[in-house]
Amino acid sequence: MEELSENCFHEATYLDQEGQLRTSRVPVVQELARRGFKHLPERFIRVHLEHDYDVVDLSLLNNVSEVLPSISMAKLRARSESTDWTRELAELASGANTWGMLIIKDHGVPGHVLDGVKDVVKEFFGLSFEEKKASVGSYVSVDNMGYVRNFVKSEDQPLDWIDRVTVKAAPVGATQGLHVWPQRPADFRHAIEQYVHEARTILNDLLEALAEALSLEKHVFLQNFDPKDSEINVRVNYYPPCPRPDHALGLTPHSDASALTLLMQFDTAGGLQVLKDKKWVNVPWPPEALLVNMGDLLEIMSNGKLKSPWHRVVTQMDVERFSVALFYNPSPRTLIDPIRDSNSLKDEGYEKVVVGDYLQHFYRVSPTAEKQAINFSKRPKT
Ligand SMILES: O=C(O)CCC(=O)C(=O)O
Ligand SMILES: [Fe+2]
Repeated sequence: MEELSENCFHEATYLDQEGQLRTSRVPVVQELARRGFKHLPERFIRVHLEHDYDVVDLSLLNNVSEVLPSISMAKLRARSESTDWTRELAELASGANTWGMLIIKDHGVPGHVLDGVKDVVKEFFGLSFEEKKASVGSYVSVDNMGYVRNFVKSEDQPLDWIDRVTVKAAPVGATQGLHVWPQRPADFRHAIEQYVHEARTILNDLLEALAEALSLEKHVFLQNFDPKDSEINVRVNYYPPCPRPDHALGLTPHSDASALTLLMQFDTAGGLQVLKDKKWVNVPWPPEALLVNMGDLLEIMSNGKLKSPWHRVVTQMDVERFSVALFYNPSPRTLIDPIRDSNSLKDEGYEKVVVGDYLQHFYRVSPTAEKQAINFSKRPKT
């Protein structure tokens, strides 16, 4: 077994509990996996994993009447076929509330666009660590952009078994003059931008449909997304094979801070789990489908009628996995005014919040053991 060379680390800078600026050297997971480490380095070990909630496959449960809802984008868009449309809308409303996560079929993204993303992502992660570092810089916004570490807040925090590269794909011009798009492969930016273009249409259509599904005016959510300054961050996640899937996670449990997240995965289906009724449910993800998550910002906009799911990613021993998460947000300056429903007895008590303030708060407190960042925009209970 080889040692990890001196420079195969990411540097993570953070403020510790006392407000001191600290730097942590975080091993690059892909490099650990490449060297065939048979033991999980200590910083990745989670001792509590086996004491966590049970894990279930929906297919193994015969007493579960609900399944993860599956939406046909084609039927949702073809409003004229009214029975199908009404059925999709009903599925959308209940799914977005009870699961917060929806399978998106018939999404209409051309195969060559999806293949283009897969090709550039694989080519990027096929480069050596030094080549990757040279190909793309990093910069700090509220989230970490570039080819850098996931969030690190202390030396004791268990690390995720993941490598990732994140780019701000919209608004256009946001990254002008910054070295934040990978230069290799040369068509990385083009391939991602083609996908972002398709994704935006899907997400805008969903925002309208979600409003209609809740019997609201169809622009109530979409009106927060100015086409010129709403934001799209694209995070490419690479989960290398892991020597001890029983003691490590690919991604720590979290909800997404975004309004909506569109997910694609390739090569393998397993890994993503969503917490439902105190059980981790393996997400049954059909090969050609995309997935959409409600994010915290949409939960706030909808005053809790749509729920952001608590989810995580597990690792596998001999299998590598890629996913692309596309986070769709209003501009940071947008003031979110949660819907008020005078007929509803169920008011979750969300208050107005500025998007940028929420994101700052989310990243300051994350990671948390449970879903709690969102309380930032809730009225204190009396
Ligand atoms: O890899 C996945 O399927 C999920 C990724 C995810 O939850 C995230 O990037 O926020
Ligand atoms: Fe997520």
